[in-house]
Amino acid sequence: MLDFTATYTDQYQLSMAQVYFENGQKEHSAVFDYYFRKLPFDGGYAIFSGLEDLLEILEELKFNEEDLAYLKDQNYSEEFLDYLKTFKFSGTIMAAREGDILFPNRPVLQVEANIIEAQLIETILLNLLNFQTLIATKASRIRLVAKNSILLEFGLRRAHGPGGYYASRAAIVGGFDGTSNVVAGKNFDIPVSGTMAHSFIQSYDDEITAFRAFSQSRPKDCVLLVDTYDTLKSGIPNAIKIGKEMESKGQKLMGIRLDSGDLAYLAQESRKMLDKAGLDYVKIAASNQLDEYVIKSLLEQNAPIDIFGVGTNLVTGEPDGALDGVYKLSVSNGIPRLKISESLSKVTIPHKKQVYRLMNAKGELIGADAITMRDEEEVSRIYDPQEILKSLPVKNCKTEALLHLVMKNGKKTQETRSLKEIAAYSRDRLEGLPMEYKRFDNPHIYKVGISKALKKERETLLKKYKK
Ligand SMILES: Nc1ncnc2c1ncn2[C@@H]1O[C@H](COP(=O)(O)OP(=O)(O)OP(=O)(O)O)[C@@H](O)[C@H]1O
Ligand SMILES: O=P(O)(O)OC[C@H]1O[C@H](OP(=O)(O)OP(=O)(O)O)[C@H](O)[C@@H]1O
Ligand SMILES: O=C(O)c1cccnc1
Repeated sequence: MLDFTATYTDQYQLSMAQVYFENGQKEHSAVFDYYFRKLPFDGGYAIFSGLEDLLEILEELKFNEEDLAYLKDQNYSEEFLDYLKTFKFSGTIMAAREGDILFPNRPVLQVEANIIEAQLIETILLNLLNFQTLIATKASRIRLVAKNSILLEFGLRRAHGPGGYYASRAAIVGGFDGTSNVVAGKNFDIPVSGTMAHSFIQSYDDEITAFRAFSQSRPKDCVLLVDTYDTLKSGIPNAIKIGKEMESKGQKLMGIRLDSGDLAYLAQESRKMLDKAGLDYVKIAASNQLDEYVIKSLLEQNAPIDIFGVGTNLVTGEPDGALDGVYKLSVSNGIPRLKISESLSKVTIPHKKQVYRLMNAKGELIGADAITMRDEEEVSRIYDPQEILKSLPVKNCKTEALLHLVMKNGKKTQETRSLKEIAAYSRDRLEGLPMEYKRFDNPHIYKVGISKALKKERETLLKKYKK
């Protein structure tokens, strides 16, 4: 875990908190919803990631002495600073399971806490969940096209600063097999692997000497980078020589890596040469600005690539800079609240809520989630929250509640799930989603509807606030 303290927030959270404090509102309760409005990558789903990190950080979140000294210089009142000395998040959180498939405009998580605590954690919550969810979603798109190929995340050097740390974790949630990022590997128990850089080859007088030195030092995980000078005339012939030398010592060359040129052509030619030399077990790895579209194209060209190393386009969430997740107040001190907007899509949904996934009698997804009041027993029809004339009967559907209690009084209520478990869960959930929601071009739009009771509540509040 990186070292976070409660100043990992925006200044306005502290200003508002001081006002609440001074006005005797520090025990006022609040409910906030976390959700996003637009799916990234013009895709049909998103993958929830970052929850375990958030919960672990919230359990420990406090202002340390340095924070308090700094805030003292920022003109916060003595009384408020005294309060911050013992600040601790003691709220309750209901959330989707990490790794689950998500859709826009439905709560992914709900925070119930006193207004100051709920407000002070907004920024860190959005910061962690928006980023990891974006990257896990990108990773899962890459996994979808890569099928059973090995996927390695290579992005730390091109990531947005230390964000690369969490990008490596999110890549695993989305279906990657490993990372080159050593600290993420150590802290999140992710398999770490890697090959070699061009500089390594360049630093020797010739390619074969570089290959030989590496193979002698790292015989168990030797993947030779073959494109520094000429892939087919030098790199592959030299790799074959090293492969044979290793065989004579009872060792096996693990692989070669292609990092430039026409990857499909070079992989095909390399495969032929390796096979002809009896090195059919040597794997072919490829890298160089890969993304889901390039990998799809390479596999359609029957490129015999076993391992894809993906960096920049994955860890920066290219071409989407961010997930637009927001944190909106839905109940204040017991009173349901609404945020009005010209556009109905931005009008919030009041009340404590639950979200249900809807399935047919066989347990297959029908392509809709229902948002209800938290304690509603049964839903017979759901209504489009934006186009109020659209509705869907769901009376006979099976339901699965999606928001679970994950934190109570500031303490996690469940054992930390390993990254492996989260990734396996995510894979299962995605498998259950029909292909039409997963295709890249014009995916089917998954429906999200509100119950009749919630619709009525929202309309009543809309009328009240419009007055
Ligand atoms: N057969 C292929 N089909 C589709 N895309 C490919 C294929 N081969 C390579 N690519 C992709 O095309 C892009 C090629 O970019 P670019 O021309 O900069 O590559 P390069 O070979 O590294 O160039 P340079 O030799 O200047 O380093 C990369 O994103 C690469 O992954
Ligand atoms: O293209 P990406 O998806 O971001 O994958 C990571 C890239 O980073 C490395 O290149 P770099 O030029 O930084 O170092 P190198 O000299 O070791 O190739 C590697 O060879 C990949 O090309
Ligand atoms: O191990 C590798 O081949 C590697 C690691 C980081 C970036 N590019 C390549």
